[in-house]
Amino acid sequence: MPEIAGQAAEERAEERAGFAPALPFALVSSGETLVGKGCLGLVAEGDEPLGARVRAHLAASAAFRGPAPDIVVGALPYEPGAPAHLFQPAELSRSAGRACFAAAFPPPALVRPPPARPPHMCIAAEPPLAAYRAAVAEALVRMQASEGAPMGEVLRKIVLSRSLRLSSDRPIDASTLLRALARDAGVTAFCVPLAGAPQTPGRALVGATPELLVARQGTVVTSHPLAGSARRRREASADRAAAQALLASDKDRREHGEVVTAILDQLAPHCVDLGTPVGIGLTATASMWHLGTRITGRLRRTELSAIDLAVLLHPTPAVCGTPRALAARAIAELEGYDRGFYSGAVGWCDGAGDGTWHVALRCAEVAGHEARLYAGAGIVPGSDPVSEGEETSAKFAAMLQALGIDEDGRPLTEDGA
Ligand SMILES: C=C(O[C@H]1C=CC=C(C(=O)O)[C@@H]1O)C(=O)O
Repeated sequence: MPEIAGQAAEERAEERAGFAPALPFALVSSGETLVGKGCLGLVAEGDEPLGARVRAHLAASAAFRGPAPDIVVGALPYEPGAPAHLFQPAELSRSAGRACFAAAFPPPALVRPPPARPPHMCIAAEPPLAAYRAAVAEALVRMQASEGAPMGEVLRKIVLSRSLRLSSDRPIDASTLLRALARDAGVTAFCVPLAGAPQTPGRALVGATPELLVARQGTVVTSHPLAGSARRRREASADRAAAQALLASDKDRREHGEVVTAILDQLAPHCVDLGTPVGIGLTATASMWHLGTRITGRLRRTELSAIDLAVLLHPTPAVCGTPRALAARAIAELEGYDRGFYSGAVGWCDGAGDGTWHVALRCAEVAGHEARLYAGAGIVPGSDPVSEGEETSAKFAAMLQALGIDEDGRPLTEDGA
């Protein structure tokens, strides 16, 4: 599978030049669905801030192209300096609820007959679970060692991820995955067609995120950070108990507090009426409980677009840690791989500066017969390496279920076991 970082500039330029999305861009949620087809042009790479390049792209398009969707869609990478993948779709549809989703992604029975046998898939954990646990243990050692350091140098949180590399004897269909993921009313399912080598058409980032990085509508700014997690249980009373234990957990509240404080601090210079009207609460997906806090404010200056805000906030301590620079360094050393677009952001920004950016979680990069899945967990003093490993397994469940396999690549039975 093509890697994003480390990729030669010429190779990337060639892939970008040939970018002709085989799939629509889609953000699907019970609140709103947005589907963008085709591509009128990619937002240029360059040294200018991303928000300025987006504005320049849309202004030039309005001047030279005439009527065209006044919007860019795409993905921001985890690594703040790495190239973003943003493009202007040729056609755009939006609907309240999921109405425009079914039209863009018709059920497979209408497209082709179902396969006679399920595909055969192999999975390799990268890093292996034992190595992930060791990395968590090392993160805890580093946090403890920093305890006596001056304020600002004490490591309070590091988010560590791991990945599963999957190969199938059939091409992996991103549309099928998206349809399966979109059944969960607690997530925003997404599909971002990516540029790729000609031999891997259909390369895409596909996922189901529960976390809103930032939305801007007029002057109103909203964010809904999540951190602190528990696996959902099949049996109702056990599930309720898991949620209540999460809400009461000091470790998870600290993990969560880091994210809320960081976002409030970043937004404070730019907003009035900034606050957390409801306070900390529970958010549910089909497979996970999370601690979540809705943050709202009103912009002081309307020049700040949704993409400016996303760049300002990213990476939050939901995907990186605190202090940001120290956590980012620890992640680079302890994870040892490039996250690509995982834990970056997916979304859109229009010519008025409005837009929505979701944290790119519970996702996989799919290309041809291969997919790479990612999941991470926030580590704070008091975290346990085995539990954090289990948490990442729980977070893989949504994507693995959509693929129809378990973490060892075995086909799931009818009841999803
Ligand atoms: C980094 C991930 O989740 C983040 C978002 C919600 C809860 C998290 C947690 O409890 O650790 C993570 O901060 C992921 O799903 O890969």
